[in-house]
Amino acid sequence: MNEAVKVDDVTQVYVTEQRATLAIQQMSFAIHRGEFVSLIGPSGCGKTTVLSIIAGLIAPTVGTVQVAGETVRGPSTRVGYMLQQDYLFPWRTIADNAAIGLEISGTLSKEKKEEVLHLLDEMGLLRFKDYYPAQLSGGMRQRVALVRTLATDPEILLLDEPFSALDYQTKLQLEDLVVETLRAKRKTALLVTHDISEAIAMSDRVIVLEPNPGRIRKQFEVPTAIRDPLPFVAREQPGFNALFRDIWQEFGGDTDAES
Ligand SMILES: Nc1ncnc2c1ncn2[C@@H]1O[C@H](COP(=O)(O)OP(=O)(O)OP(=O)(O)O)[C@@H](O)[C@H]1O
Repeated sequence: MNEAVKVDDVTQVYVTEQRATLAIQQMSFAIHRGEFVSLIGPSGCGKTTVLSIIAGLIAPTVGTVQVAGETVRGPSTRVGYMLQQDYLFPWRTIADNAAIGLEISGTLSKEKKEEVLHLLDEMGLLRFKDYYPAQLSGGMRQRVALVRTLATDPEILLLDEPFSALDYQTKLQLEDLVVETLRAKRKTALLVTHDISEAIAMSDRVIVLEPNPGRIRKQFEVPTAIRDPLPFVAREQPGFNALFRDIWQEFGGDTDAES
């Protein structure tokens, strides 16, 4: 079984007292094990909804989602979620924040605590383990959030605009760190972003969604020559700008614009 995620004919309708909103319409796609896929599309096209359904936070109105061959029926430790905001608890130390997923799932053993410290070390954060979140920069806090997500050893990571609140330099550094770490650990990832350049630089495949309701407009395989290096260098590869323009065009962008 080579598919880590299978989204099968999913439709999502949100019903409130005022209106019913068709957020996603008949969406199907699969993500292979170890693949890094990005979802991009205009605001409100259902990107977060797709992630919430895969995470088991909401049940789709129609259709099914499978993670590692099993139908998703609710949240599970198979799926890790990383968001734009780090949501670290201000009263817990960095080490305790990083271990909270393990604590909640009742699996925080001595060995797991050691693994969390090892992960913090890999992210260059070990010497800050006894600090509190307010003492760290935004980029460092997002690295803690990444450790927290990886600590439960999920099979797939859902990344919902995890770099969009960071300054540009920190964002570029974190993109490299995330890709390097996920490749080394052979994780599967689905990234939601508004940034075409980020999507190409980090991914094996980019899925472009249509606005209102969300449907798949087009998928782009990122050529090996672009995706082999880490994201920062990927942006310098021949073919990067051409792919950027192709995707930009799908958004109805002006292809004479500078990329
Ligand atoms: N809980 C909800 N109740 C009602 N409508 C919702 C709810 N969540 C999302 N929607 C609607 O569903 C549609 C898709 O929303 P969603 O947040 O998935 O889009 P998005 O592509 O992630 O947007 P953005 O890029 O702005 O984050 C939007 O029209 C939104 O208003």
